[in-house]
Amino acid sequence: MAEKDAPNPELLALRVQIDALDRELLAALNRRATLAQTVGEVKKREGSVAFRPEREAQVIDGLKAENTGPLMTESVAPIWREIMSACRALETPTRVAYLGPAGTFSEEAALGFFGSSIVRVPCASVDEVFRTTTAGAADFGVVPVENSTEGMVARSLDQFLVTPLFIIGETSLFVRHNLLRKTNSLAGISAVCAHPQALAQCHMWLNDHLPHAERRPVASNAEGARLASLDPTLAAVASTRAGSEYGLHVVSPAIQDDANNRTRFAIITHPERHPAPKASGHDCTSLVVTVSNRPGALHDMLVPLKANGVSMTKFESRPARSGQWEYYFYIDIEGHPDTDNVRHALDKLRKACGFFKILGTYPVDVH
Ligand SMILES: O=C(O)C(=O)C[C@]1(C(=O)O)C=C[C@@H](O)C=C1
Repeated sequence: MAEKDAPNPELLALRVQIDALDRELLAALNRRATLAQTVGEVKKREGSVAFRPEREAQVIDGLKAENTGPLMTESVAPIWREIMSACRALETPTRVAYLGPAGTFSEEAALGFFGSSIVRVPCASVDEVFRTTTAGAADFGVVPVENSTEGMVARSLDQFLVTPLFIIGETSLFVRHNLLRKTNSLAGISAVCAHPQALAQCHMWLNDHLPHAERRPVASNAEGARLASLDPTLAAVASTRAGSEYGLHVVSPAIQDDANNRTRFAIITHPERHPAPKASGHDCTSLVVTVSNRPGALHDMLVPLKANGVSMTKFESRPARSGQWEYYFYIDIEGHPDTDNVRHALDKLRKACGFFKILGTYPVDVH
């Protein structure tokens, strides 16, 4: 309150310094933006694309390594993502498709990865994100691929088998679900509307607190929030952002069964419109393969990785739906095929597998 009555001279003097620094920062950011515009012109002349995920990852990694504080190192990535997003927008608009409407975790993931200077293309389903990106109505798509509680997002992974799209980046989010409603009470809820994954991630809480309410799967959590805003007997499971978007109360916060619930999203694009990212120095390669149904086939498939010193960070299987007990194996390995050991391992692996598709090589998520 002291500030209102008589401004503290020490505070005023400090704010004068902050104002001066902000002006210096603004001038420096404009110099950076001018350089990015020139980079954009050079790229246009040579017919290459504006977005370079490997370069953005290197910029952020480099600054994090140099940060001496007191700015927290976790603050570096979000600040520079926004700066590079604004600079990129001066080169060309970035159209990004994701599962909408406004307020979904997919939208949060899209903004977290590309920054907010993008053209948002919200889609009604994950399939539509794939279709929109394949058709070229969006330059990139953001799709959930894995959740720490529920495992693989089968719907997304299946699409990689039937579309030409490939992965150029990844980002992950802490997913905190909240019970949202028009009134601030748990009484008289007839149904809880949310995406099936969110209902599954809150299964135990719903059993304990709303055992008699119907669980109604809808296309997205934000769509559930929209429905709950129209009918006071409905509740939604969604983010606080979706809650504010639709004017709902947070009746119970953080109701997900796993406190560390995380979702990993893939950033996808079309190979005819975007090249694969070059090596950033800290990369991941995702692939999907099948092996023949004979003893030792799985072991033989893994030998080239070990022999070339390549680490595997994910190995998951999914039925191939051929009726033959065949499986697709989704594998993530560390490294980029530009490096000899990864290239040799992949060449050998390709020969050992019936079906072999590289889903993408991209910089590991930096945050
Ligand atoms: O270095 C480039 O290629 C740029 O276009 C500049 C810049 C940046 O702002 O730093 C912007 C967009 C790219 O995705 C990468 C980096």
